[in-house]
Amino acid sequence: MWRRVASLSSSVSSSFLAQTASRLNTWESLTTGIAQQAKGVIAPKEKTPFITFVLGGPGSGKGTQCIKIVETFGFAHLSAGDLLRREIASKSADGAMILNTIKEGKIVPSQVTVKLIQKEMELSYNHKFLIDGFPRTEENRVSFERIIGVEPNVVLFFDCPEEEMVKRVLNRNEGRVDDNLETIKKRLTVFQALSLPVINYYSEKGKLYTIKAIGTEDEIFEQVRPIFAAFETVG
Ligand SMILES: Nc1ncnc2c1ncn2[C@@H]1O[C@H](COP(=O)(O)OP(=O)(O)OP(=O)(O)O)[C@@H](O)[C@H]1O
Ligand SMILES: Nc1ccn([C@H]2C[C@H](O)[C@@H](COP(=O)(O)O)O2)c(=O)n1
Ligand SMILES: [Mg+2]
Repeated sequence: MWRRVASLSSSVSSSFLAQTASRLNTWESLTTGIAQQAKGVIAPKEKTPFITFVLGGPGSGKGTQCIKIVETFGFAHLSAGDLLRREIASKSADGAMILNTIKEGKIVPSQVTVKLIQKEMELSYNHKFLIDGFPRTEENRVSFERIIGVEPNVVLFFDCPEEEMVKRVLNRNEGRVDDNLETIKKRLTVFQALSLPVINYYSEKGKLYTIKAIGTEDEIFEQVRPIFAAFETVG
């Protein structure tokens, strides 16, 4: 795990081991890595996290490209939207509030989202994270820096025309409560007002990589690939 390997002990339950094993990405297999770490045989792997924020409007293709980045470069994919939808499904204390916020196309309070991301990072054996759909606001950004205490190495921005985003979202067909014209319009307004300032912030910091998010999924990935390939070469 990125931070909490040391807390694993031989008394760790098998269901916890199974859950943790399913999170293993690039490092070790279930039978060797987890079991040996649980027994304290292998020292925890301490690596500086490599963090990529993945930004872009609704339907710009963030999730689609994250899958390809994971396959090619071995990142752990943390989608803020997926984590929030999981909270709704689990009927947690914040579930109803999150559902209403998402239906309205608004942004969930940062503390809630950052805590969910933090938990996933701590549970991961990977040190390379793709944080998809986050930060959506300046408040998100500041909250992440305050709670997690790190800044991103890379910020990807999938720049897509609005009419293409609307078309993709309306065709998505995944049963999402926010995939309807009324909510999409609100999400686009929120994106312009609250998310673009974050994108500009990272542009000024020299961390922003803008991808022209039109064309086929493979064509778009060919713009993404060299960004991560360059970091792999550096080490
Ligand atoms: N290059 C592309 N051309 C056409 N359709 C695409 C392309 N990339 C993704 N799609 C489709 O568009 C829809 C939206 O893509 P995706 O879910 O990746 O967007 P997103 O940026 O993650 O959106 P959201 O912010 O709403 O989660 C999906 O149905 C996906 O299959
Ligand atoms: N940082 C975030 C990310 C997402 N949400 C909420 C609001 C979004 O409309 C919704 C869906 O996210 P997506 O799957 O499109 O990335 O989740 C948020 O409040 N804060
Ligand atoms: Mg998505």
